[in-house]
Amino acid sequence: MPSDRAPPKGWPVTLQYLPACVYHSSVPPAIRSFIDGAPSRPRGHLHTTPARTCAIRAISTPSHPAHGQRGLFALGTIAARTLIVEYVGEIHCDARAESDYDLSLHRLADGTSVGVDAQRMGNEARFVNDFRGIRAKPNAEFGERRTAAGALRMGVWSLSERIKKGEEIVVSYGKAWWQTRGLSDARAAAWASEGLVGAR
Ligand SMILES: C[S@@+](CC[C@H](N)C(=O)[O-])C[C@H]1O[C@@H](n2cnc3c(N)ncnc32)[C@H](O)[C@@H]1O
Repeated sequence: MPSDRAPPKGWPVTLQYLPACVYHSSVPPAIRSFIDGAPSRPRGHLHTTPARTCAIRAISTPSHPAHGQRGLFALGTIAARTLIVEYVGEIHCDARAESDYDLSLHRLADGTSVGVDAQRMGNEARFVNDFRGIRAKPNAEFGERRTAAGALRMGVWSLSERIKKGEEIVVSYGKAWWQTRGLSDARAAAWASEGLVGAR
């Protein structure tokens, strides 16, 4: 059953909030079946998401590299190796090179890429920032899993240490993510000096 949860506090009015992933028309039926999981599996929990463990906050600290944007923060202590929030968005098979909110969900043997894009619609997970310039290292990562009902879904997971209440939840987008987006020279130099991104 789709969740009827209202958008969380801090959700921008200009974006569509999704409590669960939706399929874009670019996903063929056979790929939908693969993503949804085998029909023989119980499907009752297909759309359920964990209780809220994190909140969206506007970033008002001038020294924060995403100042003026939003970030994701722990509402309470989050245990190690725990699913913090499912990464909800449009599951698609078309190209989304312009999106900063698109994650690869699966690559099929024939080369077809299935992504989950939260640029136009999604949930709080779309606000997770990259650790660079915020913390010494990530405290979370993106990871896909099959839900209890067999559906393939992306999530934000804590790493080997617990996350304390109030901490910003940050992942690594990967060096390539930043390199393809053209860092400012100042940021590239600062990050290169810390070994975070190779100098361009
Ligand atoms: C997936 S969004 C993260 C949420 C974003 N802060 C927002 O409010 O929509 C990715 C964008 O966040 C910003 N961002 C994330 N991590 C950053 C970092 N470490 N330094 C600078 N900008 C960052 C960049 O503008 C990037 O394109």
